[in-house]
Amino acid sequence: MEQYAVECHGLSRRFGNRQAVSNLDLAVPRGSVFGFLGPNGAGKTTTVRMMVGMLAPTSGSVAVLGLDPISHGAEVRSRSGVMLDNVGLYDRLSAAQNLELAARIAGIPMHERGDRIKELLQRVELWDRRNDRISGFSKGMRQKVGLARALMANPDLLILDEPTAGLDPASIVMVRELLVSLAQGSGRTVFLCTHLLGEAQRMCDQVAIIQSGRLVAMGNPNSLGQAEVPTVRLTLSGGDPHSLRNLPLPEGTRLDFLGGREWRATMRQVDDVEILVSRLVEAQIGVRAVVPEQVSLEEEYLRLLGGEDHA
Ligand SMILES: Nc1ncnc2c1ncn2[C@@H]1O[C@H](COP(=O)(O)OP(=O)(O)OP(=O)(O)O)[C@@H](O)[C@H]1O
Repeated sequence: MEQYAVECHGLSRRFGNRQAVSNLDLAVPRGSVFGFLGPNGAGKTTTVRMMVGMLAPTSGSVAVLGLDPISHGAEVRSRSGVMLDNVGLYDRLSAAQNLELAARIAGIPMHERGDRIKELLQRVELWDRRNDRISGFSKGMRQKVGLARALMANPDLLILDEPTAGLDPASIVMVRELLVSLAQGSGRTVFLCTHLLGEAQRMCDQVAIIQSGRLVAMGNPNSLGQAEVPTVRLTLSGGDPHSLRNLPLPEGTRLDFLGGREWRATMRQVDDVEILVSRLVEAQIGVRAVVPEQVSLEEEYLRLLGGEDHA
């Protein structure tokens, strides 16, 4: 069995003069929750469309569950559950009828369909609305039915575009827990595009950030860039802590005053921490504590993208 659920090598797609995806290398481990992040127009949907065989690459390759999605489109689609931004449900049918249709397409035997539909609608907390038409559903409720439909065939890979868009906070928690539990221990992979960086940090094992079609970073969301951008929280004692700003600090050091005697220093490289501390000592500013700080995914994302996009 292949190690990666999705593997892209030099994947590129051009529309006229516009390079939507450029030389993208991605490796999405099986059994992981993988977040695909990037500002509007970064190339996320174009990549997903190539993953599901809706669009051919201009150059490079993509393998999904070890298969080429263009030449093995039917198999890729039968083993993947997909929910794109336009959820694509039939408005005039009820939630249960939409799922009945999906069950039929997925080849689920007739005698198993009722139980499967019930299980899925209960999971997304819409069982009591099963007979209502989708036309009367809110955006969040549609998202939930779309998610239930994507899960219908018990897919090896779930590809979801903004699965929590439009959901209320309690439903976001429900969907997050559902997705994490789906991946845990099952070998099933969840690939999700999202703008919600806090959500990505909570639920993803790995994230990739793209900008203008290019991969900017890939790794664990809790440690992405951590080694490259040391951030420390300083607790100072004695001297005038505000004279810190007048010291000859290593180039590129950013200081944020946090109140009291607390400062946050963000530096370009790990060695700069030592230089910072020795400058403080030379200036006779007491240093009570230097504690490495975790950089949030949002901070790292904004640093990498130069503050271009705010989630
Ligand atoms: N069918 C198309 N024809 C022409 N240009 C396209 C087409 N599809 C996408 N593009 C362009 O490719 C670029 C990437 O678009 P894409 O939809 O992949 O971005 P995205 O990361 O999914 O954005 P968003 O977060 O806003 O959904 C954009 O500049 C877009 O205008």
